[in-house]
Amino acid sequence: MSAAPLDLLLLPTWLVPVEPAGVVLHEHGLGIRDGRIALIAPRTEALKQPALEVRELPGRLLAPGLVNAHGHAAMTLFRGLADDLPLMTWLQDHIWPAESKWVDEAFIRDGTELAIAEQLKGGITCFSDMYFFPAAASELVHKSGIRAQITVPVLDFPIPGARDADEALRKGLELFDDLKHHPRLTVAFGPHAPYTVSDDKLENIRVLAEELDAGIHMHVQETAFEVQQSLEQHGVRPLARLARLGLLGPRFQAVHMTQVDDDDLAMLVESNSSVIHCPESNLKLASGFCPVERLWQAGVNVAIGTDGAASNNDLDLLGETRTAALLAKAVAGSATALDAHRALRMATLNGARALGLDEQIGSLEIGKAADLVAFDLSGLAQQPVYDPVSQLIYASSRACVEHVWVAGKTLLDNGQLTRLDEQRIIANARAWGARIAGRA
Ligand SMILES: CSC[C@H]1O[C@@H](n2cnc3c(O)ncnc32)[C@H](O)[C@@H]1O
Ligand SMILES: [Zn+2]
Repeated sequence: MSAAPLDLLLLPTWLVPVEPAGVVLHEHGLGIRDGRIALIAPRTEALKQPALEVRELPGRLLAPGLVNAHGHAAMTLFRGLADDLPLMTWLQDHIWPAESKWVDEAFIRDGTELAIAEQLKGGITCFSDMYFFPAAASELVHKSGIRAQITVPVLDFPIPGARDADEALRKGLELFDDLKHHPRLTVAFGPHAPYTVSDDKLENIRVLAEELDAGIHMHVQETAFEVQQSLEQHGVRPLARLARLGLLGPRFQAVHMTQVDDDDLAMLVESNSSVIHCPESNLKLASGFCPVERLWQAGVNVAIGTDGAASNNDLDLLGETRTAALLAKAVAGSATALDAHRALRMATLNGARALGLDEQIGSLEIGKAADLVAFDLSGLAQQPVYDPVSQLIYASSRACVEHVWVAGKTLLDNGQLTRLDEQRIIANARAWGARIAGRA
């Protein structure tokens, strides 16, 4: 019995599978059936397969969709609200007061939709969200067709949507239950940071995460001040405290890690934890520099995230990856640090691995979900093309993102969102901006 026809056959000039590492396939086709990658073959072979639709992509590079491994989606509505400030002033004097005044379910819906639209237009097919009202954010993920890890926010103090940590966890457990069979949504725990979550709550989270085999996503060692404060209050560095509480492990996602000493490195390696690097947020808040090359060479899985739009100020993962590649060289004092191919791997497969999704997404392999992005490398400023991955990382912007598919569904077609109304999203964001700025 012959196989059913492909739903879609894509014929790009370059196909970058990411796994195996460093490979660029010229003039190959990728076939999709039932939302999964069903075929990767030289163009002439691929064209022999019956397909319901064939799409020529000349001058385009087809790659796995980008994975934004850390962000606060609805903070798009606070973009530019408090710039040019150090982390704790930014957070305590500006962002937390604004959040307690403005963040409700409607804010989360409009801000998350704006974030999803911006991310899809930038080639992101999967993002991690650490923000309030996670059930409302999940609804937008469901509706838009994108893929996401939604985290359950936990802090020692009241937050929008939960009077205390117990209520946040109770609602979070309901979300785990509601979404346990969802094809594109996973839920993880999101304790904010070692300085805002006490030991008893972290212990609770460890037990629940073990029971549910769930990820734990947390800001860790974002600044030298945080490390100093932990030494004074707990007698150990934050990561050592988390290790003592049993939180580290393959499902632990340590966001930022600008401070890494030899003991921290050994703990990350031994526990097989992931680090999520957010270079532009770290630069803008002057938080410090994550030693990406040192972590990578030691065998730590390093992924990349934009952080929220209030500290970046965009959700542009391609731009973030370029910043990471350049910064890694300066930090390591070596021009060979984080080369373009490894930078792309960090933005795809490593992100998938950090979120526990590397069996499903992150590379172009038969059987994986068809989460893909086609970049247009035919522009003037990208010529000539010697190495398309180098051109993508060092000479392209997110404006070259042309098409995006998630689980085989077209979510961006010729730069146009297929399921979201861009003009309505812009109008909603403007209305929030006017309200927050006191003009409405
Ligand atoms: C439940 S976590 C959401 C919480 O985190 C705040 N936040 C955003 N960016 C950062 C950052 O870089 N470090 C620490 N905290 C951050 C956000 O405003 C929410 O209050
Ligand atoms: Zn963050």
